[in-house]
Amino acid sequence: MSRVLTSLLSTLSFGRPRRSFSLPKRLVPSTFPTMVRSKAQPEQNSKVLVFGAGNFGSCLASHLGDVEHNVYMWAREEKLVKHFNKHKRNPNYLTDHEFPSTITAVGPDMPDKEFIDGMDVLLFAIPTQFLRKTLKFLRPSLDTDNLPLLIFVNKGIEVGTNALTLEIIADTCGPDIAKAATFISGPSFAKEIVLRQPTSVSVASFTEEEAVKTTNLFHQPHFRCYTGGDPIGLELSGALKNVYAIASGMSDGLGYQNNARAMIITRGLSEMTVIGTAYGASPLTFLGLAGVGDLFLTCSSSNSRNYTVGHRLGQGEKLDDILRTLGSVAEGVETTKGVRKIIDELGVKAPIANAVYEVLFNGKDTRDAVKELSELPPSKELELPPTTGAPARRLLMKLGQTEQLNGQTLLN
Ligand SMILES: NC(=O)c1ccc[n+]([C@@H]2O[C@H](COP(=O)([O-])OP(=O)(O)OC[C@H]3O[C@@H](n4cnc5c(N)ncnc54)[C@H](O)[C@@H]3O)[C@@H](O)[C@H]2O)c1
Ligand SMILES: O=P(O)(O)OC[C@H](O)CO
Repeated sequence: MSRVLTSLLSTLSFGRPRRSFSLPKRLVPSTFPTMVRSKAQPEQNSKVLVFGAGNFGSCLASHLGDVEHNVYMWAREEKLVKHFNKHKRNPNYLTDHEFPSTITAVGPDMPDKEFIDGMDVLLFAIPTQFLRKTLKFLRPSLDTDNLPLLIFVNKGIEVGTNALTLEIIADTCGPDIAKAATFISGPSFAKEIVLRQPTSVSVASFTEEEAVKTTNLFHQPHFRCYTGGDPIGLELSGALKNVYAIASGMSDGLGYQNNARAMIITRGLSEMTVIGTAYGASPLTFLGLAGVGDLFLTCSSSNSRNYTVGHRLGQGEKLDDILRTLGSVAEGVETTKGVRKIIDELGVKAPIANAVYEVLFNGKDTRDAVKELSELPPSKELELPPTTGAPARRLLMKLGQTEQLNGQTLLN
């Protein structure tokens, strides 16, 4: 799309973004007085380093560069770095978009400690499966007395460990840094955000002050942020919705129509809520932007890579061929492995997620998977399991949050 059309669209919707958008200070609590805090209130002219120059990393770099933060975007590809700095365009992703001049691409070497020390914000927009390696490398450069605001936007579960990002951060950087980390999730296609189309996301952290800082950094009339305190539920929402987006795409690809898609969205929400509750998250989190909001978006749009994987499977393509030609990550594929393990460990019923696993990794025919699902006996529409919360309990122990283990509800 041309630059002229892009700016016309943005004027039609919300005009120029505001340079800073602070929330009232009374929203800033001091929940955990001994916890690590990031160093600054990153409202104006912050130095932001974005890891990942794919669709979402570039899009968020553009969003922040638009309001004149000094944005650095790390890419693994030397060619991309050179091309970006010369033309202010990403040659591989969002190729029609002209980026603000406030963004500089860096890489392919990882930034050194001196560079990291100078940053107010580190924003991680790389797929979940590569996060552990990146954080391990970065850990020696992170100083808890001079900590940048840490923001994570990936939506997945790590293969092998079944870990959420919170746990990956705790393993690699320690519990204090994990508790200060912030997570953004919600219905947010990169290609719409760069057009300044109205978008809303959830922002969660165990340290509310950090979530509020993240909200202040990102919030714009066209990009509304809603703050919450259940990062585990938010992360599970983002990871799980990708699995149901694959199921929805599969159903559409097989030729089933609107009733079937609505069934998958609604039964998917029910499964997500059951899994999340048994895991130890708040069931209410799944009713938010990161849950039903993103589920609805990705289950009903061919702009979703996860939906596209499902759709192509439904039309008879092989998974390997789809992944080889997709050109971008569909987190739901690898995440389905972790989801299957979590479902088994929790002993909950999640037949749609199980069917997606069987099609992706056990060679089950998509039509057979649908037939088996449709032949299941009737059941109650929603039966929430008791909040045993074993996985969340283990994670909270790792974070040293033992004071939260005595309550009936682990997370709020
Ligand atoms: N695209 C969206 O609209 C969107 C929206 C919200 C969240 N997300 C999430 O953001 C994350 C990134 O998605 P994306 O859309 O930018 O994906 P993408 O496929 O467009 O880009 C992936 C990026 O990760 C980098 N990468 C690949 N392998 C790597 C490795 N081994 N180490 C470090 N970096 C590596 C790639 O170079 C690229 O910059 C995913 O978890 C996705 O679910 C995406
Ligand atoms: O393209 P998908 O399926 O990875 O979806 C992108 C985002 O998660 C939408 O919120």
